[in-house]
Amino acid sequence: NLEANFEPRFAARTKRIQASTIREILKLTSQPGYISFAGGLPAADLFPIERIGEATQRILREQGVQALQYSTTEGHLPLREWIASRVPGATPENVQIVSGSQQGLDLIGKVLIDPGSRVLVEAPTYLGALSAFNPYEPEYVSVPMDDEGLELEALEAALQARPVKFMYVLPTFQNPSGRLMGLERRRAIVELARKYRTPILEDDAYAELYFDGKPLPTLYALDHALGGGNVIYLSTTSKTLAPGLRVAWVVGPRPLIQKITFAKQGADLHTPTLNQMLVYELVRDGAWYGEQIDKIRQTYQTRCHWMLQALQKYMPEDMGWIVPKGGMFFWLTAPAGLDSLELLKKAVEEKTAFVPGQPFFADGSGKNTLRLSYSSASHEQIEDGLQRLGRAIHRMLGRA
Ligand SMILES: Cc1ncc(COP(=O)(O)O)c(CN[C@@H](CCCC(=O)O)C(=O)O)c1O
Repeated sequence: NLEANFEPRFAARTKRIQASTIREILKLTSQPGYISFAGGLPAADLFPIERIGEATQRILREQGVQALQYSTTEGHLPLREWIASRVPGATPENVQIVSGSQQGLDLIGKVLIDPGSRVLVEAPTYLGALSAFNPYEPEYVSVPMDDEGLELEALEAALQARPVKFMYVLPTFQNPSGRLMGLERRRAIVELARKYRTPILEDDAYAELYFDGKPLPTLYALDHALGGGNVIYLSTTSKTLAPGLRVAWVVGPRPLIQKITFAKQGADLHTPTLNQMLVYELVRDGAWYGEQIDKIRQTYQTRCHWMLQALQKYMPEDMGWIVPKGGMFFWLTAPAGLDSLELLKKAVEEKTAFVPGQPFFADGSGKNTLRLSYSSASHEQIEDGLQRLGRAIHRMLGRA
């Protein structure tokens, strides 16, 4: 048959379309007996299944035809109004609903990136963004972070050197490092971006998942206070409702949002209508939604504490980590020379898994880093899984 006829026909960009490390590991470790810390999977035990069932029934009963028919690409207006009401200075015309923020990343890449465009990213950064941007053939500029986030001197030097198309920044519980950018650093980055007229793409997937204290202003809000127009804001219901619904949004300046809408027309016409109406039914009840998010925060704080205890118990003393103040991940730095890809093989032999750090670095560094997610693991799974990981590391380091 003619299957072999495709490979030679792949478009030039197709060689940059590679598997997502997270997705590949998820497939591997979904077999029984594995304890995986790889995917940033929201706690399934907190999915509001009952409430989703009731709301879906109600929608189908009262607005069935609208829910099942094609709908506008921009997205369900009441949902866009709800989103706009929570973003300073935004109207529904600044809001585009997308099928997961992952699609937002892809559409923004499609609209903004030419082959060779310089895209500035944190080191490490979210590997899903690199996967989304790669087919558009950017040239990445990787900027190091200190405890809080992007280092200002390195950032300014990069912006001064040559024009950057946009910078991709995760200020709140950064994936994968867990970092939380403080208010002063946020202000400084927003001001630098405006000075060099370089738009910021702010990915705020973990905005609501702070353990204590309260949320810091978004880069979008800080930019708005200085006149606005320089930040594209991405957020999602994947971590507060259910990732399988694939409902997220992009908020940004009208000229860009219009182009993203047109690009989405060519991608998937619109995000599933029923899912958008369902998300609106769930979030419009502020009391319930606030309680749902509180439950998630408390659960993740507890699971984070369990993982910290297990790390202290089972990791070699020269293994380092950042204790997150929110979000879903621990970011580990192993002794220099330890290759976390090699370690993953040993870990899988022990029936546990994590995401090796290198795919999170656009510059190919980070061999000795690894990301562990605690969000969907029970106490015993964390205890047992970290013990297995400890065994794998000690075998690798040739220690007893
Ligand atoms: C910073 C950041 N931006 C976008 C996404 C994608 O979220 P959506 O569900 O597409 O809204 C995510 C979700 N990342 C998770 C989930 C990936 C799930 C998977 O590939 O199976 C992870 O890092 O494990 C994210 O962390």
